[in-house]
Amino acid sequence: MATGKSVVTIGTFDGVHIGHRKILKRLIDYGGDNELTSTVLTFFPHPRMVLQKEAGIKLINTIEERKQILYNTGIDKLIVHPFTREFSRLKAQEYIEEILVKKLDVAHVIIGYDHRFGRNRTADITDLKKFGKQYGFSVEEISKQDVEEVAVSSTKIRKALNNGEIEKANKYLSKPFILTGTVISGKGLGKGFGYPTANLKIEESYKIIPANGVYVVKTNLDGKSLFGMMNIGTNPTVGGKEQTIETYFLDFDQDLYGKKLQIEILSHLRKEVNFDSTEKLVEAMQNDEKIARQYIAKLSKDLH
Ligand SMILES: Nc1ncnc2c1ncn2[C@@H]1O[C@H](COP(=O)(O)OP(=O)(O)OP(=O)(O)O)[C@@H](O)[C@H]1O
Ligand SMILES: Cc1cc2nc3c(=O)[nH]c(=O)nc-3n(C[C@H](O)[C@H](O)[C@H](O)CO)c2cc1C
Repeated sequence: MATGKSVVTIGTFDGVHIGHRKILKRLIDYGGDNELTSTVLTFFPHPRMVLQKEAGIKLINTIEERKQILYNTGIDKLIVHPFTREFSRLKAQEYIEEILVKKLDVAHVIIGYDHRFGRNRTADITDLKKFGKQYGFSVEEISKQDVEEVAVSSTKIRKALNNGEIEKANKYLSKPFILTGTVISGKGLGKGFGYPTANLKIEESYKIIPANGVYVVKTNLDGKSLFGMMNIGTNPTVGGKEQTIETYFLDFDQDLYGKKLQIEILSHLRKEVNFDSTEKLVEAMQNDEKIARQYIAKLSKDLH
């Protein structure tokens, strides 16, 4: 890396899926070849969180997760620009001049064919190219064909998660979907069933929670991998009402209260059921454990 000048791509990058990754690789390669700082310009909150609050859009990643995942791709620099009503009213030219030119000293922009920007999203890639001539940067377009070839979108991933289709979401993401939160205390019933569960509290109300159900999960605690089975649901069998996210970690026996965990969701086991007795619930959990262990054994076998 890299002089003061930059190669920039712009977008929400929610999920950082395989389509995004292709663009990010191109960005990093171009930066390396041309001694430019590879820079991602992203916005937060999501425009629809600001302009269509009532729609209640949910995101695949919290902003902290997005930062973490984007930096892990190997980009040099990330700018999270606040998306406010005021910002949404900025004229296209003001936006280009203030951010791309003055703030980022842009030499090259890599952008999808359908990218729109400026007040009411009136400017398009033709306008961007015109501004490029004026301010001295080049524009590289990712064609419709290149975008469609990948056949992935954040919307498709959100739908998969809402349907509990975690394997499908993970395939699109090329990495497991994650939940990040803090372990809080629950009703204190788990230990009695032989399955103590760590209850995860997620601060960000805009984060997508996958469909209620039982999942195989993995986390990292003090440098060690821990596998577990997670139930997302209302625990109807024990008369629960609120949705909880709780995980029994296999072969583990430590206090987790107050710990911050990032949990990868690997596989869907079954839907949450309203059993007519707690005995049946415990039997089902024992069966979940059996299947989860088989899944995990196969994972480590495939690795070796
Ligand atoms: N294998 C394990 N998996 C998850 N948590 C464990 C495990 N072993 C010990 N713990 C600890 O036990 C706590 C959970 O205990 P328990 O489920 O009885 O009570 P709780 O927090 O009130 O939750 P619940 O709502 O599930 O009843 C966890 O938060 C963690 O600190
Ligand atoms: C692997 C697993 C599967 C679970 N499945 C169900 C379920 O199908 N129905 C339900 O009411 N609760 C389910 N629970 C939640 C259970 O009711 C809860 O852990 C205890 O009541 C302790 O709070 C599940 C919990 C775990 C860890």
